[in-house]
Amino acid sequence: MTTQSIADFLEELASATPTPGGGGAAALMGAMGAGLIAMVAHVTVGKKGQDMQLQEMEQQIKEAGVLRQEFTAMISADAVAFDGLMSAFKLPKHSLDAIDRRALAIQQGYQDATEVPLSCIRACLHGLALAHRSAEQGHRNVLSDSGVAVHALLAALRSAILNVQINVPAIKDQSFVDAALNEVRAAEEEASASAAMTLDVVNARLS
Ligand SMILES: Nc1nc(=O)c2c([nH]1)NC[C@@H]1CN(c3ccc(C(=O)N[C@@H](CCC(=O)O)C(=O)O)cc3)C=[N+]21
Repeated sequence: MTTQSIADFLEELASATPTPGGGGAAALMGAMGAGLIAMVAHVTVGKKGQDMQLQEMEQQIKEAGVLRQEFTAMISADAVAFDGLMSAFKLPKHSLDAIDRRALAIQQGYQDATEVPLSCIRACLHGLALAHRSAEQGHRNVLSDSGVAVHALLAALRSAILNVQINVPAIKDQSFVDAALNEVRAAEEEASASAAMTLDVVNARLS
């Protein structure tokens, strides 16, 4: 999955098979955001002089690298989780015992298919904080790329939120649902404020 070419991934995304789906697409958007932040830092380090803070740029490269790896792993993890849910639905219903086992597997499947987008949301919040540092301290030539990273990470976060929202109505563990929805609400608030602030920085430095 994660060693595929972009063209092959998009072909599979477009096909009628359930994975990769919107969950994997969200993770890929996040990976692009993280990749762009690292690119901005690499370019900035490559420019001589000014008051560029080498340590900060090296730190951004490191954090963005870890994030990109996490997002990339989520592309596969989301496919595994959603395929697991699809398989649970196909379990037999030939006895009361089998029906119980199937119901349990479906519940586990929905929880797994919710945990991956929740991880994606957390990684996006970290990515958005990093994008703010990137927009403030990155080289002006690549300022737009810090902005593109913001858009990619916000799209990834909101996409992951949609995946949580479509899955939770099927989950019977109310404390799990409440925790997930509370986290989603807080994340949307933090992300929209953070993105707006960073896009203001981008616009201010552009003009
Ligand atoms: N973590 C997570 N990742 C997702 O990608 C994700 C998700 N949660 N939650 C729900 C949505 C919706 N989604 C579907 C994609 C294709 C079919 C699909 O192709 N279904 C076929 C056949 C499925 C089969 O049986 O193989 C059908 O219904 O006819 C269904 C549903 C992915 N989502």
